[in-house]
Amino acid sequence: MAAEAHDLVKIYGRGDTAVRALDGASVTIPTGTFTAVMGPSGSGKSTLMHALAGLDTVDSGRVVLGDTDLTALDERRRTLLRRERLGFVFQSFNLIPSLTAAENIALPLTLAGRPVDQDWYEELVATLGLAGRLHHRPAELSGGQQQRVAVARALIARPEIVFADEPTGNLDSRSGEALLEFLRHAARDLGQTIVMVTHDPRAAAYADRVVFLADGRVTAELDDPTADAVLAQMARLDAPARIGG
Ligand SMILES: Nc1ncnc2c1ncn2[C@@H]1O[C@H](COP(=O)(O)OP(=O)(O)OP(=O)(O)O)[C@@H](O)[C@H]1O
Repeated sequence: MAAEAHDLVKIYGRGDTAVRALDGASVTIPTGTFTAVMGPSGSGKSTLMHALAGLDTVDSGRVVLGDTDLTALDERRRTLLRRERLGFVFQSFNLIPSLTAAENIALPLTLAGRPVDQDWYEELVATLGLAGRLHHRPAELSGGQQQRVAVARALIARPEIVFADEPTGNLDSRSGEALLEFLRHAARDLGQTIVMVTHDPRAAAYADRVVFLADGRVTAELDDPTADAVLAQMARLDAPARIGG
Protein backbone atom coordinates (compact mmCIF):
# COMPACT_ATOMS: atom_id res chain seq x y z
CA MET A 1 0.00 0.00 0.00
CA ALA A 2 1.19 3.52 -0.77
CA ALA A 3 -1.04 5.01 1.94
CA GLU A 4 -3.57 3.95 4.53
CA ALA A 5 -5.93 5.96 6.70
CA HIS A 6 -7.52 4.29 9.71
CA ASP A 7 -10.59 5.70 11.40
CA LEU A 8 -9.76 9.37 10.96
CA VAL A 9 -11.65 11.95 12.99
CA LYS A 10 -11.19 15.66 12.38
CA ILE A 11 -13.27 18.20 14.26
CA TYR A 12 -13.28 21.90 13.39
CA GLY A 13 -14.42 24.35 16.04
CA ARG A 14 -15.86 23.61 19.49
CA GLY A 15 -19.14 23.18 21.31
CA ASP A 16 -22.30 23.98 19.39
CA THR A 17 -20.44 25.05 16.27
CA ALA A 18 -18.14 21.98 16.10
CA VAL A 19 -18.10 20.23 12.71
CA ARG A 20 -16.96 16.60 12.35
CA ALA A 21 -15.29 17.01 8.94
CA LEU A 22 -13.97 13.43 9.21
CA ASP A 23 -15.98 10.99 11.28
CA GLY A 24 -14.28 7.59 11.12
CA ALA A 25 -12.85 7.78 7.59
CA SER A 26 -10.75 4.77 6.51
CA VAL A 27 -9.22 4.20 3.10
CA THR A 28 -6.30 2.36 1.49
CA ILE A 29 -4.42 3.63 -1.55
CA PRO A 30 -2.65 0.79 -3.40
CA THR A 31 0.70 1.59 -5.02
CA GLY A 32 0.49 2.45 -8.72
CA THR A 33 -3.24 3.16 -8.75
CA PHE A 34 -5.12 6.29 -9.76
CA THR A 35 -7.82 6.89 -7.12
CA ALA A 36 -10.53 9.55 -7.37
CA VAL A 37 -12.19 10.88 -4.20
CA MET A 38 -15.78 12.08 -4.63
CA GLY A 39 -18.68 13.12 -2.46
CA PRO A 40 -21.15 15.94 -1.86
CA SER A 41 -19.91 19.40 -0.93
CA GLY A 42 -18.78 19.40 2.69
CA SER A 43 -18.43 15.59 2.88
CA GLY A 44 -14.74 15.87 3.88
CA LYS A 45 -12.87 15.28 0.61
CA SER A 46 -10.33 18.09 1.05
CA THR A 47 -9.93 17.32 4.73
CA LEU A 48 -9.20 13.65 3.95
CA MET A 49 -6.72 14.57 1.25
CA HIS A 50 -4.96 17.07 3.51
CA ALA A 51 -4.73 14.42 6.24
CA LEU A 52 -3.32 11.80 3.84
CA ALA A 53 -0.79 14.31 2.50
CA GLY A 54 0.34 15.51 5.93
CA LEU A 55 -0.88 19.04 5.18
CA ASP A 56 -3.07 18.94 8.25
CA THR A 57 -3.35 16.95 11.49
CA VAL A 58 -6.30 14.83 12.66
CA ASP A 59 -7.89 14.54 16.13
CA SER A 60 -7.72 10.75 16.13
CA GLY A 61 -6.93 7.85 13.82
CA ARG A 62 -3.77 6.99 11.94
CA VAL A 63 -2.29 7.85 8.54
CA VAL A 64 0.51 5.62 7.26
CA LEU A 65 2.50 6.53 4.15
CA GLY A 66 4.61 3.62 2.95
CA ASP A 67 6.06 2.52 6.30
CA THR A 68 5.90 5.93 7.99
CA ASP A 69 3.22 6.74 10.56
CA LEU A 70 2.49 10.31 9.58
CA THR A 71 0.33 10.97 12.62
CA ALA A 72 3.39 10.41 14.87
CA LEU A 73 5.46 13.12 13.15
CA ASP A 74 5.80 16.71 14.27
CA GLU A 75 5.16 19.62 11.89
CA ARG A 76 8.81 19.92 10.82
CA ARG A 77 9.10 16.22 9.93
CA ARG A 78 5.79 16.28 8.08
CA THR A 79 7.02 19.24 6.04
CA LEU A 80 10.20 17.36 5.16
CA LEU A 81 8.25 14.24 4.27
CA ARG A 82 5.94 16.23 1.98
CA ARG A 83 8.89 17.84 0.26
CA GLU A 84 10.84 14.62 -0.20
CA ARG A 85 8.15 12.03 -0.84
CA LEU A 86 4.97 13.68 -2.16
CA GLY A 87 3.84 15.72 -5.16
CA PHE A 88 0.94 18.17 -5.36
CA VAL A 89 -1.27 19.60 -8.10
CA PHE A 90 -3.85 22.22 -7.11
CA GLN A 91 -6.78 23.76 -8.98
CA SER A 92 -5.01 27.12 -8.96
CA PHE A 93 -1.71 25.79 -10.43
CA ASN A 94 0.41 27.50 -7.73
CA LEU A 95 3.39 28.19 -9.98
CA ILE A 96 6.06 30.72 -8.99
CA PRO A 97 5.41 33.75 -11.26
CA SER A 98 9.04 34.89 -11.47
CA LEU A 99 10.39 31.49 -12.56
CA THR A 100 10.30 30.06 -16.09
CA ALA A 101 8.36 26.87 -16.81
CA ALA A 102 11.64 24.91 -16.75
CA GLU A 103 12.61 26.40 -13.36
CA ASN A 104 9.15 25.74 -11.95
CA ILE A 105 9.32 22.09 -13.05
CA ALA A 106 12.73 21.59 -11.46
CA LEU A 107 11.82 23.45 -8.24
CA PRO A 108 11.23 20.43 -5.96
CA LEU A 109 14.68 19.10 -6.81
CA THR A 110 16.30 22.55 -6.56
CA LEU A 111 14.83 22.95 -3.06
CA ALA A 112 16.00 19.48 -2.06
CA GLY A 113 19.47 20.11 -3.49
CA ARG A 114 19.11 17.09 -5.76
CA PRO A 115 20.11 16.90 -9.43
CA VAL A 116 17.49 16.74 -12.20
CA ASP A 117 17.22 13.33 -13.89
CA GLN A 118 17.56 14.66 -17.43
CA ASP A 119 15.93 11.66 -19.16
CA TRP A 120 12.90 11.83 -16.88
CA TYR A 121 12.68 15.64 -17.29
CA GLU A 122 12.71 15.29 -21.07
CA GLU A 123 10.13 12.51 -21.01
CA LEU A 124 7.78 14.63 -18.87
CA VAL A 125 8.28 17.71 -21.06
CA ALA A 126 7.67 15.72 -24.27
CA THR A 127 4.66 13.74 -22.98
CA LEU A 128 3.06 16.88 -21.55
CA GLY A 129 3.73 18.88 -24.74
CA LEU A 130 5.76 21.60 -23.04
CA ALA A 131 8.89 21.61 -25.20
CA GLY A 132 8.17 24.97 -26.83
CA ARG A 133 7.19 26.78 -23.62
CA LEU A 134 10.03 26.02 -21.23
CA HIS A 135 11.53 29.51 -21.16
CA HIS A 136 8.20 31.27 -20.66
CA ARG A 137 6.94 32.48 -17.31
CA PRO A 138 3.50 31.35 -16.02
CA ALA A 139 1.80 34.63 -17.09
CA GLU A 140 2.82 33.87 -20.68
CA LEU A 141 1.22 30.41 -20.64
CA SER A 142 -2.39 29.29 -21.11
CA GLY A 143 -4.25 27.72 -18.19
CA GLY A 144 -3.79 24.27 -19.69
CA GLN A 145 -0.06 24.86 -20.17
CA GLN A 146 0.31 26.16 -16.61
CA GLN A 147 -1.44 23.10 -15.25
CA ARG A 148 0.81 20.81 -17.33
CA VAL A 149 3.85 22.59 -15.85
CA ALA A 150 2.33 22.00 -12.39
CA VAL A 151 1.90 18.30 -13.20
CA ALA A 152 5.50 18.01 -14.45
CA ARG A 153 6.65 19.71 -11.22
CA ALA A 154 4.59 17.25 -9.15
CA LEU A 155 6.19 14.27 -10.91
CA ILE A 156 9.78 15.44 -11.42
CA ALA A 157 11.05 13.95 -8.16
CA ARG A 158 9.12 10.68 -8.77
CA PRO A 159 7.19 11.06 -5.51
CA GLU A 160 5.55 8.13 -3.75
CA ILE A 161 2.14 9.74 -4.22
CA VAL A 162 0.83 12.68 -6.23
CA PHE A 163 -2.16 14.45 -4.64
CA ALA A 164 -4.35 16.44 -7.02
CA ASP A 165 -7.17 18.69 -5.73
CA GLU A 166 -9.62 19.48 -8.55
CA PRO A 167 -6.74 19.63 -11.05
CA THR A 168 -9.06 20.22 -14.02
CA GLY A 169 -11.30 22.75 -12.23
CA ASN A 170 -9.85 25.76 -14.06
CA LEU A 171 -9.35 24.12 -17.45
CA ASP A 172 -11.51 23.96 -20.58
CA SER A 173 -12.78 20.46 -21.31
CA ARG A 174 -10.15 19.69 -23.95
CA SER A 175 -7.20 20.65 -21.72
CA GLY A 176 -8.87 18.84 -18.84
CA GLU A 177 -9.20 15.61 -20.81
CA ALA A 178 -5.57 15.79 -21.96
CA LEU A 179 -4.47 16.22 -18.36
CA LEU A 180 -6.59 13.32 -17.10
CA GLU A 181 -5.25 11.11 -19.88
CA PHE A 182 -1.74 11.96 -18.77
CA LEU A 183 -2.54 11.14 -15.12
CA ARG A 184 -4.02 7.79 -16.19
CA HIS A 185 -0.90 7.11 -18.30
CA ALA A 186 1.36 8.01 -15.37
CA ALA A 187 -0.42 5.46 -13.15
CA ARG A 188 -0.86 2.64 -15.69
CA ASP A 189 2.41 2.84 -17.56
CA LEU A 190 4.78 4.47 -15.07
CA GLY A 191 3.42 3.07 -11.80
CA GLN A 192 2.76 6.52 -10.34
CA THR A 193 0.32 6.50 -7.39
CA ILE A 194 -2.22 9.33 -7.75
CA VAL A 195 -5.04 10.53 -5.49
CA MET A 196 -7.39 13.09 -7.05
CA VAL A 197 -10.29 14.97 -5.48
CA THR A 198 -12.94 15.88 -8.05
CA HIS A 199 -16.61 16.86 -8.38
CA ASP A 200 -16.76 15.75 -12.00
CA PRO A 201 -17.97 12.18 -12.77
CA ARG A 202 -16.28 12.33 -16.19
CA ALA A 203 -12.96 13.17 -14.53
CA ALA A 204 -13.45 10.38 -11.97
CA ALA A 205 -14.03 7.91 -14.83
CA TYR A 206 -10.34 8.27 -15.79
CA ALA A 207 -9.33 6.77 -12.43
CA ASP A 208 -8.88 3.07 -11.63
CA ARG A 209 -11.07 3.43 -8.59
CA VAL A 210 -13.44 5.94 -7.01
CA VAL A 211 -13.80 6.34 -3.25
CA PHE A 212 -17.05 8.02 -2.16
CA LEU A 213 -17.30 10.10 0.99
CA ALA A 214 -20.46 11.17 2.82
CA ASP A 215 -20.58 12.90 6.20
CA GLY A 216 -16.88 12.39 6.82
CA ARG A 217 -16.85 8.65 6.10
CA VAL A 218 -15.99 6.45 3.14
CA THR A 219 -19.34 4.94 2.20
CA ALA A 220 -18.64 3.22 -1.13
CA GLU A 221 -15.92 2.30 -3.59
CA LEU A 222 -16.16 1.65 -7.31
CA ASP A 223 -13.54 -0.15 -9.42
CA ASP A 224 -13.08 0.60 -13.14
CA PRO A 225 -15.63 3.44 -12.95
CA THR A 226 -17.66 4.79 -15.84
CA ALA A 227 -19.14 8.30 -15.67
CA ASP A 228 -22.65 6.77 -15.55
CA ALA A 229 -21.81 4.45 -12.66
CA VAL A 230 -20.23 7.37 -10.76
CA LEU A 231 -23.33 9.53 -11.36
CA ALA A 232 -25.61 6.75 -10.14
CA GLN A 233 -23.55 6.37 -6.95
CA MET A 234 -23.52 10.15 -6.38
CA ALA A 235 -27.31 10.24 -6.74
CA ARG A 236 -27.56 7.57 -4.02
CA LEU A 237 -25.30 9.61 -1.72
CA ASP A 238 -27.28 12.79 -2.30
CA ALA A 239 -30.69 11.20 -1.85
CA PRO A 240 -30.99 11.21 1.98
CA ALA A 241 -30.06 14.89 2.15
CA ARG A 242 -33.00 15.79 -0.08
CA ILE A 243 -35.65 14.07 2.03
CA GLY A 244 -37.68 16.75 3.70
CA GLY A 245 -35.35 19.38 2.29
N1 LIG B 1 -10.84 25.36 8.51
C1 LIG B 1 -12.11 24.98 8.76
N2 LIG B 1 -12.78 25.49 9.81
C2 LIG B 1 -14.04 25.10 10.09
N3 LIG B 1 -14.72 24.19 9.36
C3 LIG B 1 -14.10 23.65 8.31
C4 LIG B 1 -12.76 24.02 7.94
N4 LIG B 1 -12.41 23.31 6.83
C5 LIG B 1 -13.48 22.55 6.53
N5 LIG B 1 -14.49 22.74 7.40
C6 LIG B 1 -15.79 22.06 7.40
O1 LIG B 1 -15.57 20.67 7.38
C7 LIG B 1 -16.48 20.00 6.50
C8 LIG B 1 -15.70 19.23 5.42
O2 LIG B 1 -15.01 20.17 4.60
P1 LIG B 1 -14.18 19.75 3.32
O3 LIG B 1 -13.59 21.00 2.75
O4 LIG B 1 -13.25 18.64 3.66
O5 LIG B 1 -15.32 19.18 2.36
P2 LIG B 1 -15.25 18.88 0.80
O6 LIG B 1 -15.94 17.57 0.62
O7 LIG B 1 -13.87 19.00 0.30
O8 LIG B 1 -16.18 20.05 0.25
P3 LIG B 1 -16.21 20.79 -1.17
O9 LIG B 1 -16.61 19.73 -2.15
O10 LIG B 1 -17.30 21.81 -0.99
O11 LIG B 1 -14.86 21.37 -1.41
C9 LIG B 1 -17.39 21.09 5.96
O12 LIG B 1 -18.56 21.11 6.75
C10 LIG B 1 -16.60 22.35 6.15
O13 LIG B 1 -17.44 23.46 6.32
